[in-house]
Amino acid sequence: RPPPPPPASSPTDNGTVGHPNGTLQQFPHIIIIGVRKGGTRALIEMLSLHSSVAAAQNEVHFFDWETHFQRGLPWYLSQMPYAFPDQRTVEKTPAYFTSSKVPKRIHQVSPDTKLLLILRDPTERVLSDYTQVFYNRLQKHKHYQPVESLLVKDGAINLGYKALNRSLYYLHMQNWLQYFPLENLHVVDGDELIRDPFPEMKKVERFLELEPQINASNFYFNKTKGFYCLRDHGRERCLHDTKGRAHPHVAPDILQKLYQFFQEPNRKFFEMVGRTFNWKMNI
Ligand SMILES: Nc1ncnc2c1ncn2[C@@H]1O[C@H](COP(=O)(O)OS(=O)(=O)O)[C@@H](OP(=O)(O)O)[C@H]1O
Repeated sequence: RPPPPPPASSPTDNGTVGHPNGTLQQFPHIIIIGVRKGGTRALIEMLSLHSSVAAAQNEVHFFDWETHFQRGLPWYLSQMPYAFPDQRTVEKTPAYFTSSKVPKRIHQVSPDTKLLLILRDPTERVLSDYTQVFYNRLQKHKHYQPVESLLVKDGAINLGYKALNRSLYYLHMQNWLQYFPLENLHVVDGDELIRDPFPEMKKVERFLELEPQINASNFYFNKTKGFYCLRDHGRERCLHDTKGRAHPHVAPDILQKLYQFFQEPNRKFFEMVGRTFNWKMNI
């Protein structure tokens, strides 16, 4: 279905913003809450293959940034795509997962929101996080530290390194489970989404109770990129070059330390969600 035209909007009784062609800007039924570098862009793009999904283009940062939150719900809705009434709106802001004030805020507005969380091997995620900051600093001609000096301090894992904290999934998950039951939240295996996206997307479709529509033929492996790309009504596209960058080399003894460091937090997370993931424990 072609995207609705940019509208001259008018607020309706229930707070949603309507357009004469019958489309609405509505509170998202689905929020991709994270995790940063988990594969959130790939997930929202793949979900957009479904004709019943209308996705916000940009990261909205409404519930985590005070300046945005102070603007209130009408502002949030104004950031949403125009969707037909039978479509579900989705937005993704990867920083929501690790921001402790967000679960309560989303719950207060809409406790039925379906949450999608995409996670990757925590060590891999830290290296991806480092790579992102590395490139951002490089672009701004700023100094960057070698990854190993951030990961380890005085011979031990450096707990002060923020990227490590973001990979302590159980810590953040605790906050969400205070407000949302596990049934409202589906964890997407980000490593599997990279390896073979179709089965992971079928699980997402089922969780969201969407009519089965996403097909194996919607995905093809691009050897040059080294990742799956999307095929949508014959149009082929890969994610941006900033997605799928090479990670820095890390000395094996430091990698081993990292794997060990994450063992206990991972176990706690598995227990919390009642399932396991194939995350590395050893070199
Ligand atoms: N199909 C496909 N194509 C390209 N990249 C893919 C794909 N599926 C998942 N990924 C992985 O997504 C990682 C980026 O995650 P996010 O989009 O969540 O990053 S961000 O937090 O929004 O910056 C990105 O991390 P890096 O590999 O570190 O760049 C990718 O590994």
